[in-house]
Amino acid sequence: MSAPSTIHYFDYKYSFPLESGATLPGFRLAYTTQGTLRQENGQSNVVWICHALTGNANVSDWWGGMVGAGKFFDPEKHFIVCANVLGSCYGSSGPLSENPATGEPFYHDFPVVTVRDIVNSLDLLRQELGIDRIHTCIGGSLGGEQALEWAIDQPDLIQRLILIASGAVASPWCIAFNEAQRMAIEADPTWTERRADAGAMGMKAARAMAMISYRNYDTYGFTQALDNNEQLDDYKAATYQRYQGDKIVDRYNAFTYRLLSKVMDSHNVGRNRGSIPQALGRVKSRTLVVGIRSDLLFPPSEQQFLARHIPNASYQEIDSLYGHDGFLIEFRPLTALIRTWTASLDVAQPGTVRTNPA
Ligand SMILES: CC(=O)SCCNC(=O)CCNC(=O)[C@H](O)C(C)(C)COP(=O)(O)OP(=O)(O)OC[C@H]1O[C@@H](n2cnc3c(N)ncnc32)[C@H](O)[C@@H]1OP(=O)(O)O
Ligand SMILES: N[C@@H](CCO)C(=O)O
Repeated sequence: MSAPSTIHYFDYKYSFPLESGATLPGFRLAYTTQGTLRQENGQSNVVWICHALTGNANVSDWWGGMVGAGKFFDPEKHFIVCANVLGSCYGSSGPLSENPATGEPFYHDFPVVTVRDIVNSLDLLRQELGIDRIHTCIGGSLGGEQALEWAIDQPDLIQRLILIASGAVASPWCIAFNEAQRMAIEADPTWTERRADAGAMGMKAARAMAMISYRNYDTYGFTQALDNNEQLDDYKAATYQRYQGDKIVDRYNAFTYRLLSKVMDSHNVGRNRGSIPQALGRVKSRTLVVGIRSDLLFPPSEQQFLARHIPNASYQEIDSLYGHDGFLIEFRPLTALIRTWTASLDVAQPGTVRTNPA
C-alpha cells in the first residue's frame, strides 16, 4: 500500500492529440494511490477521485474528511486513485513544463485543453494501472465534470458515479466569472513576460473575484462581519480577499489558473453528441447527483438537470454556509448522503456491485 502522500508519475511518451486539433508531444500525470487493487469477475474496488480547479493528486490533503482510515473511502477497502489534471502545476504537464520544441517552459504556448482531453489522459493512466473497471468515480465542480465526461465516453467503465456541485455545460454565468478573472490576469503588466510568476498580481485579484462566486452573501456576513460601527477602512472582508489572493500566489501560477479556467468554460457534454440530454442519456452508471443549496456558481438547478437526464440518477441536496466550496468542506453531510445512497444500491443489487468487495 502506498503512503497517502507518495506522488507517482505516469509519463506518456507518445504524441497526444487534443480536442482543439493541437497535439502535445506526450505528457506527465502526477497521481497517488491508496490501498490495494482488487478486481474479480468484472468487479473492482477502485475509487477514482477527480479534483477541482486548484486541487492536486494528494486527495488526503484536501478531502481528508472523505478519504483515509475509517473514512467513507478507506484504503483498507478501496483502491483510491487521484491524478493531478493535465495542465495543472502539481506535478502534471502544464504551462510551466518544458516544451521539447524549444527547451523552455511552454508558458503562454501551452495548448488549450478540455475536460475530454483531461479524461483521455486519465484513461491512459487507468490502463497503465491495469484497472478494468471503476467501482466509484466521484468529483466536485471540475472534478464532477471529469467524472461525468468519463461516464459518457465509456458507459461500461464506471459502476457508480457521484457528481457534486457540477453541471453538464458551463453556464454563461460561470464563463463570465472566469472571463473577469482572466481580464484581471491580462491586465497585470507582467503577464506577457515569459517567467513563472508572470501575471501573479493579476491572479491575486482573479482569486479574490473567484472567492465571491465560491462563497456567498451569508458566508461573508457570518465569517467577515464588521468589527464595529466606527471602522472606516481595513474591513475584515477586505483583508480576507487579499489574504486569499496571497494564498493562491504562494501555491499557483497565472498560466495554469488561466488555462484551467478555459477548461471549465469549454465543458459541454453535448459537444458533437447531438444534444446535452442525448449525451447524458448515454450514462449507464448508477449516479448520485448532489447539489449545495447555497451554491451560486453551480446552482442546484444544474444538478437537478443532470439528475433528470441521466437514466439511473438520484438527486440529493445539502445545506452549507460555504456555497460552492461546500463540497470541499461539508464532509459530514456528504458522507451521510453517499453512505445512504450506497446502502440502497447494495441492498437493491446484492452481489452485483459491492462497496467493499474485500
Ligand atoms: C499546497 C496546497 O495548499 S494544496 C491545496 C489544495 N487545494 C485544493 O484542493 C483546492 C481546494 N481548497 C480550497 O479551495 C480551500 O482550501 C477550501 C475551500 C477547502 C478552504 O478554504 P480556506 O481558505 O482554507 O478557508 P477559509 O475561507 O475559511 O479561509 C481561512 C483562511 O483565511 C484566513 N482569514 C480568515 N479571515 C480573514 C481575514 N478577515 N483577513 C485575513 N485572513 C483571514 C484564516 O486565517 C485562514 O488562513 P489559513 O488558510 O492560513 O489558515
Ligand atoms: N475552491 C476550489 C474551486 C471550486 O471548484 C478550488 O480552488 O479548487
